[in-house]
Amino acid sequence: MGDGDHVREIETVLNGGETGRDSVVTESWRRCVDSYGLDPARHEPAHIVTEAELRQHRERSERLIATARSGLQALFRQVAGQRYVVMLADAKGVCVDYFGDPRFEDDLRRAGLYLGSDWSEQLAGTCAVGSCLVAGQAVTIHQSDHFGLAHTPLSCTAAPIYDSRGELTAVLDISLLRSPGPKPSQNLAMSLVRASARRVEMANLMATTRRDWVLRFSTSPDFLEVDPDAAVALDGSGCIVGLTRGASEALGPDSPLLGERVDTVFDLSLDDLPDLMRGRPTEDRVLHLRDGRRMFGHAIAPNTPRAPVRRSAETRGGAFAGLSGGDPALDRILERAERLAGSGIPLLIRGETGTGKERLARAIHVAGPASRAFVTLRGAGLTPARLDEALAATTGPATLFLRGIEDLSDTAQAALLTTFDTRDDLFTIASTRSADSPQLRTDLHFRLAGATLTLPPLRLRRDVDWLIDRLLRRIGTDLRLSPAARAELAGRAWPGNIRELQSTLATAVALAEGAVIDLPDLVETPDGREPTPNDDLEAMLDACGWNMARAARRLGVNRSTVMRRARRAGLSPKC
Ligand SMILES: Nc1ncnc2c1ncn2[C@@H]1O[C@H](COP(=O)(O)OP(=O)(O)OP(=O)(O)O)[C@@H](O)[C@H]1O
Repeated sequence: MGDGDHVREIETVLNGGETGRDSVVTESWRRCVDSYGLDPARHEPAHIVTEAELRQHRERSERLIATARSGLQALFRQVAGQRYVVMLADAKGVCVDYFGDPRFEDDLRRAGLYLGSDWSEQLAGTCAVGSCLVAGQAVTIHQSDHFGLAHTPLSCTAAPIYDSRGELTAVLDISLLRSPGPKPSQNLAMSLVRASARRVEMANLMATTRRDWVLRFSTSPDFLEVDPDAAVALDGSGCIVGLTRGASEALGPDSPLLGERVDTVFDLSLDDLPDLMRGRPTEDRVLHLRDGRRMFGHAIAPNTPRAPVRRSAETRGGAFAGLSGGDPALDRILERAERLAGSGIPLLIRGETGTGKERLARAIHVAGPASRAFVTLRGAGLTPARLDEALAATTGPATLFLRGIEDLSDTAQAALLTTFDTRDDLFTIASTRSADSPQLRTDLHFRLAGATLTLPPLRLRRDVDWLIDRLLRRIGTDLRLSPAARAELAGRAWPGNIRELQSTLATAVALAEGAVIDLPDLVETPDGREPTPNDDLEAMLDACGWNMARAARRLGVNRSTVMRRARRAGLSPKC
């Protein structure tokens, strides 16, 4: 169809004419003109949000992205051979996760089939993501179904993802840059995308209602346990507290099921649920609906309540023991790390050299699911061959610790992306010394940085004394530090952080002549540290308990300079 024909057809529809298009398409065309004032003849390029905006969109969808990831990956594996791209868009229409063939990346980016593209109908006109968000149902927007001429080569199929409260929260889309002519060529795409959205909703319901009963059900006993049609979550009094879209469609398209008691829909009570658990043949687990229908049920008991995260440094045990001596900023980071450890969300650990990034990565690994291998790879010098070799050595699930991702070459970045597309059993933890976002390809950056943990430098920590004692114990010495030596260590700037403190102590132990380590045993390390920026000053003063002399030593300036800077910045101790 030529450009002129496309525009003329839209005019015909707007004038009330019938052209054989699906109603979901023609209604969207009308909205494009009447509500959004769009012009079909204008070649609008793809709308891509800025990197900062994309980060915000992804942060808001962090949990969903993590839950949906393996479903997206499985879908991509099914369709990658036919050159489909898989996208997850948030409720605003912005693509927050993406799987595509890196070989066609430039074309995909230009077409907007990429991370950060904004497919809301108001901006992009009739398109699968935008129209799915408005219609609340699965749609295929094939070639000239698109409103804007720029998008008419594409064929896109999208299905909505509803959260457990029944709100439309995201859209799963698979798209082709170029496709065969007839629209029915996309029927298979439609069933794949619908099935994947259903599985993502199911995984999301399971993840958000761990302390409730979940009753999954299907019209047939086949695949009931592995791929049920729908599910509801039930609280301790038998009320429905969560559901998948399939459940509202099957049980009460016209009634709000949330808050209803389960016995208003099914002929059963909470006491009957144990009979529907795994162990009985699926064909015997019949559910009778109040309206006379029959289905097959699979009940999943609540998980025991999660153990509360231990907050105090004294009581933190397990994998995270020994990482903090009560530094409040570090404790907050460790609490987050404990929560994220089993989530499967890719983690980025940021911090200056020697702040303990690898140590934290190992703790997170140990706190995660058992029987995963731990594979460390350095970003510097990583080659595709080295990556393959390291991963070939692991047969099952593994934690991949990528150390220093700021040093990854372009080829290593491409190889990692390919690996992530083919292996969904890798949990990644990456580390970087760079204070800003490391300069990586955007798609890789988002694959690696699902959540970021930033370790404080030693000069800003308030538990330096604790760390000194811990390191001395690890060196295995009975020597003690003189008060002067301790004060000197507590006051240094430590550009090499814990690693430098460790080696200073080891040298001091070797040099000490008596039972006490004193000032002459503490060798000076060259201070290659950048001057501390002013905004660090308050944190530094807090870390030094507002002892001006100590802060001055850590900053490498004299005491009066610290006092002057603090006065100029209006800083005073918090009581
Ligand atoms: N809590 C701790 N207790 C004792 N030793 C520690 C602690 N944290 C880190 N270390 C030691 O400090 C050194 C540096 O730690 P690590 O290698 O984890 O730092 P890093 O931030 O990954 O460093 P880099 O960025 O230079 O690779 C190691 O020898 C480690 O054993």
